[in-house]
Amino acid sequence: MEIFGLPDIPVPMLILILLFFSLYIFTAWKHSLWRRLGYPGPIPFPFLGNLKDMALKGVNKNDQDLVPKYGGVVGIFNGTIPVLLVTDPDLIKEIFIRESETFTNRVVIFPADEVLHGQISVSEDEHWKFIRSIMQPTYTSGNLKHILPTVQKSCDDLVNVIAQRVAGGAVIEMKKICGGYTMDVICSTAFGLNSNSLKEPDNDFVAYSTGILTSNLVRPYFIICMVFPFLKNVMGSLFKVPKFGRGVEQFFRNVVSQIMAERKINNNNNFRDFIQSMITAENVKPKGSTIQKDNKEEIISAYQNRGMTEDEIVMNAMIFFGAGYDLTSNTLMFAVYELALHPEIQEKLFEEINNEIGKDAPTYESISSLQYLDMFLSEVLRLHAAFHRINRHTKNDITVNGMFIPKGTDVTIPISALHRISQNWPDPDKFDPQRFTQENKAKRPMYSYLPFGLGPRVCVGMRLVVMETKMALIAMIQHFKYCSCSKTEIPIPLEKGLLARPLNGVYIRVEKR
Ligand code: HEM
Repeated sequence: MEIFGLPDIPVPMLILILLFFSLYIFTAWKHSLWRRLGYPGPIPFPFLGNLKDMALKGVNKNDQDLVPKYGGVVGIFNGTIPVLLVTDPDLIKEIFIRESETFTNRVVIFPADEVLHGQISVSEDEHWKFIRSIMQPTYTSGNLKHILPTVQKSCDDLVNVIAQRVAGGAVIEMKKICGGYTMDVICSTAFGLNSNSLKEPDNDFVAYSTGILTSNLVRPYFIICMVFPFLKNVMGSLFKVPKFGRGVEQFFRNVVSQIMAERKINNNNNFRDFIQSMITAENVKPKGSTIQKDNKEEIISAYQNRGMTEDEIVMNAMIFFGAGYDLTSNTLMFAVYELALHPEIQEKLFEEINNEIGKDAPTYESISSLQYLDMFLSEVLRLHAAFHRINRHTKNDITVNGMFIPKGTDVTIPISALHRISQNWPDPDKFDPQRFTQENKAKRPMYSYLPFGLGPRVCVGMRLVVMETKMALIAMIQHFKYCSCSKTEIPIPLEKGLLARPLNGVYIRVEKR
């Protein structure tokens, strides 16, 4: 075909060129949204939006550059999905708390099938409320007191394993040690299982749990879903991309059904853990999983009558395994890293522990009396928050504090940037537990520190994490000293994805006290 006297262009080629230009114009129009609304932000790259910077710099570095440059609300694009990075405390409160009925759900960029929709972090609206109501009571203070001796048993194992490695002043890669501990804790406290991961750090529990939490957004499949969200469902049907790493789902299906079968055979109702709550809420007579009702209360009560399905139980058990192992061990690793880099802080912690509890195991009450330990862990979670970002999907057009937020916007709190805003955190990259004295905390606005998120979707495991990390640190500081060595990387390089994970592990020299 000849156009305007140009050489012949084959028809298929012409169609491709037209398609490309149509898509270009479509994405360029999408990318003009924040400019049209007057929200500041970097210029988006054709098609990819601002994904390129995120991929090159990493999510945390990208956000830490954008927030000081553009302020409390920054308009960017993940592909063509409009994203508002919000660090303004008043807006955070309005969106994540007061207007949580509009901002109930997370943004799910990939095609999630019905099974994955049963997982609390992906589930939506009344379905999420139902699942949350069952998982929420897992870590009440009564339950935490009940599991404390079990956690202490893992602390004793932790000390023994380190002691074996330390003879002769060892340099230890901390992920295996910290991961072994957190895996043992989550298995014993949530599932009544002995995973023995401290002693066998390469066992199946550890290997498969590593593949549960997705961190890297910049993968071709995700990028197509973000650039052309309308293709999400088509992509889901065309490519059966596994929800998790190879074999991961099947492994946990087997584990969960085995534990549940054993508990049912033994008819033992004395357990008060996560898996027992699931058994109690289980749908024993399948009544179909789709709930169709108009009224919100009716929908919730229909879910309650239906109970938890097998898929829901497995998916939510996997969140416990994944977060319990991975996120918590990263936090403990970063804590040991900061101990090694700050000998004076380490000695202050030792003195506090020695004065309050000596060489004994802590009680629930004595853990709370260790104020400097609390300040130390808070500072670890500020500088090394497990998630660099948390988000909510905007269900419908809404105006919040005079700001128009269109339906479909991904409202994101860039946690790593929020935790480094210099007005609230002077000299933000410095590790300084003094930021968390009562006096200093009172000087900062609420919602300037959110390691566990906020509002109705705040982290379910928060209280367990704080207790088990403090207990591990108490045991580790009571018995050993931690120092940096030639293999300790300063500053520590991180993976570029959504989770704060050290890129090359954490190597620390450990000595007996
Ligand atoms: C250092 C460890 C951990 C950190 C820093 C952490 C942090 C977070 C954050 C920031 C969120 C998102 C909250 C929001 O969107 O507002 C979250 C959600 C969640 N966390 Fe954690 N978490 C940790 C460990 C755990 C553990 C051990 C468990 C379970 C035993 C757990 C269970 C959950 C669940 C179920 C959700 C989803 C809640 C919902 O959607 O309703 N987390 N966590």
